[in-house]
Amino acid sequence: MPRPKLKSLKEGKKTDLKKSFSALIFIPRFFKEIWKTNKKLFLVSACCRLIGAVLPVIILWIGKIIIDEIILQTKTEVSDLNILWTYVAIEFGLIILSDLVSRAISLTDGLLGDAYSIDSSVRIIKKTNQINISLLEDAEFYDKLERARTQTTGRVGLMSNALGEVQSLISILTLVAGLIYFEPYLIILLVLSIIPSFINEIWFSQQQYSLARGWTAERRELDYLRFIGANDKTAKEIKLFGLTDFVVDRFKNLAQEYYELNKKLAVKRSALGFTFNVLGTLSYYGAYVFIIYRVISGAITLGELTFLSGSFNRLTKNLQEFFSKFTRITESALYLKDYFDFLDISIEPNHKEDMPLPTTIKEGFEFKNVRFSYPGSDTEILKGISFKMKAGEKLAFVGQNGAGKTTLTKLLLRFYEPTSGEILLDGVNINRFDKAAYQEFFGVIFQDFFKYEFTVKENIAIGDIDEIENQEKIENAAALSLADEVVKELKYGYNQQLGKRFAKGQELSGGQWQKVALARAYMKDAKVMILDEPTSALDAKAESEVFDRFIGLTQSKTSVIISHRFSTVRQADRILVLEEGRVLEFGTHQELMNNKSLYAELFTLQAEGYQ
Ligand SMILES: Nc1ncnc2c1ncn2[C@@H]1O[C@H](COP(=O)(O)OP(=O)(O)OP(=O)(O)O)[C@@H](O)[C@H]1O
Repeated sequence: MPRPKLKSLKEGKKTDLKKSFSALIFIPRFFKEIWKTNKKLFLVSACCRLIGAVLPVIILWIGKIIIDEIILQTKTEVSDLNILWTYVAIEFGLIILSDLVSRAISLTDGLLGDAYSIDSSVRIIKKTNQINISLLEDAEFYDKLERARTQTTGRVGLMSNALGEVQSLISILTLVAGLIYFEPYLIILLVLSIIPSFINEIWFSQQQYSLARGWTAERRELDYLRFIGANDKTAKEIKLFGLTDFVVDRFKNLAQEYYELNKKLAVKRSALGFTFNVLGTLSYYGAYVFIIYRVISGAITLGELTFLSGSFNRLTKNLQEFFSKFTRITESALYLKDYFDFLDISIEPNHKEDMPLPTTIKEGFEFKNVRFSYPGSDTEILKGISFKMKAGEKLAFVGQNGAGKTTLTKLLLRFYEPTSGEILLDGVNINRFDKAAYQEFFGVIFQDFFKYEFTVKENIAIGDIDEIENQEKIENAAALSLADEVVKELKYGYNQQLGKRFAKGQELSGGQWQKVALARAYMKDAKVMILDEPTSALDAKAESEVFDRFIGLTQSKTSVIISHRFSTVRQADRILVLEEGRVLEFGTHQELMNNKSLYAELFTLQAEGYQ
């Protein structure tokens, strides 16, 4: 369905003002996290900011004293310049200190920011790992994860802005105290000069955020188009199918719409910003005229004039900065909400009870009338599946694309729970075991296994990462999956970097990758092995060799193999034929051949193809 065009910002999703302010409640928790990241650095930063906050008013004050002293000296006949030079030396010292403090602030901000960025990324990775697979496949949740992950730099900026805001506030308070002390009326002019630009800032950043947020989906599409338009994985197809113009047009049309809306907003913001700044300058000169008048009438000294005009000027700038930073903070705080929402996702306890797992499987697994629909979907994928998988038995799942074979293994692995029915291990519902311990039972290679752009050694060790230094074990696993033949061809052997992303990386063919991935399954002495189309990319010779080894190695092991190749499937002890989420046939190869149903038909069809 084509996306309806957004004609104006008003039609986009808006985030109301209240929502942005309410996001500020996350700031204290945010600071707690930063505090925990590095207490010492945080304290140093806070002290520096405190000094940095009071220095401006002190420097202005010293300036006032110096001018008053100069005037005094010009009026007295016997001049004593010692005091004057002392004040100048103090001012010099303060200016140096001010520079030192501001450098210390950027240094601590940088270091603290880096440390916090590492900590929060680790938190996100760990949390993602605790979350149920079913949730990870949910689009709304995935958005949240994306925002939490990609906003790391935003959070570092927020930290610096929020700390700076506290510093500005203290600075403003000290300057205001100075103004009130000498000329309280100036405060009225100050407020008048600042209110318009404050409203301007708040309103526009609100609009900016609404635009960015309302366009999340489109921006994701833009990223995707940018990705498929310019990367090594799609380049072949894009060139061959002549897709460049198609991708470029699609990108340009979408980007142009966003650009226009953004432009409108930016132009308006600049124009109004300029007008409000003129108002600010006007009120500054109003204050200036007022102070000059007060000096001429003898109410205040020339030194006080410099102090007051300096303070007023600084205050308007500080206040403008304070408000614009404030809006930036409310904006980033909304992203902070996404981050904390993600961290706060409640993790269902990974086990319902703490039944001890059997040390050896005695009877085996039993599926009892298992029905299943994926979360958020009404389509029933498994429609009452019942079968037994005996201990030590090798089962093959067969069926057409989409029949539900992989889904069945996902339930067995407890990535999802059946909608109804149950799965038993030695007569006990698998939900009653500790989930992590239960999953340790399995050695699995998925159809869509991940090609980690690590070294070969690391890619294999992923099957049992604690054994990453056990070269012998890694080489054994490689020999069993025929990955050793792949390694022999590689320049750096087991230390060869795989993939093209990093320097000296070597890309592998589909079948070579499969052999490497298959070695992962041999890394641990799993009680149950699940191989989901492990040999689909292998040539016929390699496939039969791999499978022979698998059979040999898993003599006494309960295992499931999913394959579309009947030469592989026929070697299983029993074969479960699935059709549209139902068990169509179940038995040995011979029994199914005698059945003369779907299995026999498909087997014969494939066998004829090989003749
Ligand atoms: N995460 C998911 N959310 C919703 N539906 C899904 C999900 N994963 C798979 N499905 C649907 O479940 C059905 C069964 O998929 P499954 O992967 O189990 O099939 P399969 O028999 O392994 O197929 P193949 O031989 O193509 O690998 C398909 O219709 C698929 O569209």
